[in-house]
Amino acid sequence: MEREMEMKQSKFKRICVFCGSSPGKKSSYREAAIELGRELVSRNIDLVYGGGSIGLMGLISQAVFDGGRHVIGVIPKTLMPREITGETVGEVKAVSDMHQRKAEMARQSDAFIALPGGYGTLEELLEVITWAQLGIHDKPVGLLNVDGYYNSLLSFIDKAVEEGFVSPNARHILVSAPTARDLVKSMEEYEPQHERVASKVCWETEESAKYEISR
Ligand SMILES: C/C(=C\CNc1ncnc2c1ncn2[C@@H]1O[C@H](COP(=O)(O)O)[C@@H](O)[C@H]1O)CO
Repeated sequence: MEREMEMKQSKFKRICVFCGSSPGKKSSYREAAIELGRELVSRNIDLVYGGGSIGLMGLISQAVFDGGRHVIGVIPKTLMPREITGETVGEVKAVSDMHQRKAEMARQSDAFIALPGGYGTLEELLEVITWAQLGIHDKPVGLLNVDGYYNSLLSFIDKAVEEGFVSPNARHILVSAPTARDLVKSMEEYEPQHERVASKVCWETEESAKYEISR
């Protein structure tokens, strides 16, 4: 019953998930990707992701696709060959480059979640946090801190606050939790607390996304 209430009340139609193109060494990372996929399905939320079937990207996209929800993979044309990204499930949106990919993923989504990953995942996560801080969007940003994978990143952000490089209000942009269910619940309750220093939305249309990103 409580579960049904949560499903009806979900305010997200589509969530963008950033995650490793590798599976990681621990089975808990792979399990978390599948669990997050199933959590989205149970809440009737569609997936936006980087396309392809490799690593955690493949596991979450397959879980959401198998659960009957829509999956949108946004892939730069250069990464489209199967030998690079594997077989993509669901809808594929081809874009011209990595910058357009991020703008398109952001434009398509109501919120963002990062699973464990490497440089690519970190870069995507930090960019949407930065955009939130600047007021380019006010969509929730969540970190699925599986087995404490992101503890050192969270400590670093706390240090950046202590040292005066991140405002305490901007610290609240990033919502983190150890399980998919708790994370999505916290993101549902998220209210922006930071001051917005800009008000431009850079992905209103595909044309404006191209324009803003290419400037
Ligand atoms: C390593 C190369 C290609 C691997 N294939 C990828 N296909 C699609 N998207 C990718 C790929 N590698 C990285 N990405 C993007 O970065 C994020 C994950 O990067 P990480 O470094 O593994 O964390 C992921 O969200 C994708 O957007 C080229 O030879």
